[in-house]
Amino acid sequence: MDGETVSLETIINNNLTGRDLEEFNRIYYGRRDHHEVKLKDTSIAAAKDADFEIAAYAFPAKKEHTRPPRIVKVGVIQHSIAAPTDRPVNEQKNAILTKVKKIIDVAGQEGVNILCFQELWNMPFAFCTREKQPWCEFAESAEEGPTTRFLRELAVKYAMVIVSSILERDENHADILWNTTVVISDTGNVIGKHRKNHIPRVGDFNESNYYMEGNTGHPVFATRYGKIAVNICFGRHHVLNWMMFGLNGAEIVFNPSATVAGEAGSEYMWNIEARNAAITNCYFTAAINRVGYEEFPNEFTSADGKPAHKELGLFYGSSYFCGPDGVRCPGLSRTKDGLLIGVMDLNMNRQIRDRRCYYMTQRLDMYAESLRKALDLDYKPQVVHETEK
Ligand SMILES: NC(=O)NCCC(=O)O
Repeated sequence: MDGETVSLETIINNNLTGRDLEEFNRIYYGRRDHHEVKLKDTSIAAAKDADFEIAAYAFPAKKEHTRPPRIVKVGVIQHSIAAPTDRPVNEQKNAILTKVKKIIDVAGQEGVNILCFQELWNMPFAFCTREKQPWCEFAESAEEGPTTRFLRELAVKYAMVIVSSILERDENHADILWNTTVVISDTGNVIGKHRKNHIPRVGDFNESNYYMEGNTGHPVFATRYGKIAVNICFGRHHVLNWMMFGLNGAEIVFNPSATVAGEAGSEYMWNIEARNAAITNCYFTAAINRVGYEEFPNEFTSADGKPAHKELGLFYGSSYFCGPDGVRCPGLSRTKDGLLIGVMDLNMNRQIRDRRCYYMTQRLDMYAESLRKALDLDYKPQVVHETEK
């Protein structure tokens, strides 16, 4: 990936200094400095050794009289695939698990409480090809599959909740596939799973050839460290999807994604959507995207008259956290594997709700009524025309 822009932050830091940089940070990120958290020397050394980026930032809340702080260490991992896509399925999957295990170990040693991966982290994002073989063979049981079993052990070892997005094969329902995120408790049990609600039909994102829209609603998982939810990739364009997780009490919403720099993936929206969701719903968000180019054995077309090609484009990483106050941290690189840690005081959610009153001023009754009307077959949009005098 020589020649690719490393990150927005690199551009800023290479070009701004002193007061200009502080002012940029204040206006763009929401605070003058990034509240960097010191990492262990061993973590920095391990990251260098395994060639991944590591960074940590704090999101403190105000001290309260009646509640102690609720500090949670949240980690997200972004990464590229680890073997060529023409290798046998299990070889590709194991190569990813082996590579990512080194990052999970560092997260564990840093005391991360909740760890989330990118969308379908244990496989290439092969849905652009529209081929069923061998890609459907990456699917596994959410509860008992090899990836979940691998993670259950690590969850117990590090007392860590793990949020793992996989291609699910539902053996109890005629073997059908789903885009599913599994939430594994620090006890090693599967707390539950959520299936992707919004399936893209844009550019090379041909996922609708493989699985349907999810049937699990908007679950919030009550973990030992806080209430969490998962808005899977394309769901980040759907504000009501974000809203429902908030109404169900989520304190942190993860957005595991696989998205590229071109028109279909819309990199310029990336920095806005999970951030806006954090602001309007007064919860923490974590946006996680894969990195690298993934070349497939056979050419495919995008049905746009352009030449057939073998890759989707650059998965641009840039994973980041945003707090309910709208303050975000710098993103990870666009091109490199990475571990991002956020030290979050979950008390901030209620503090921001009290201050900004977005929930109190919400007009759910009005919207429910309007939505009900909009669904009627004989719906007339509420458009007011000028009348002739
Ligand atoms: N994986 C996925 O849903 N990608 C869709 C493209 C995007 O909107 O980011």
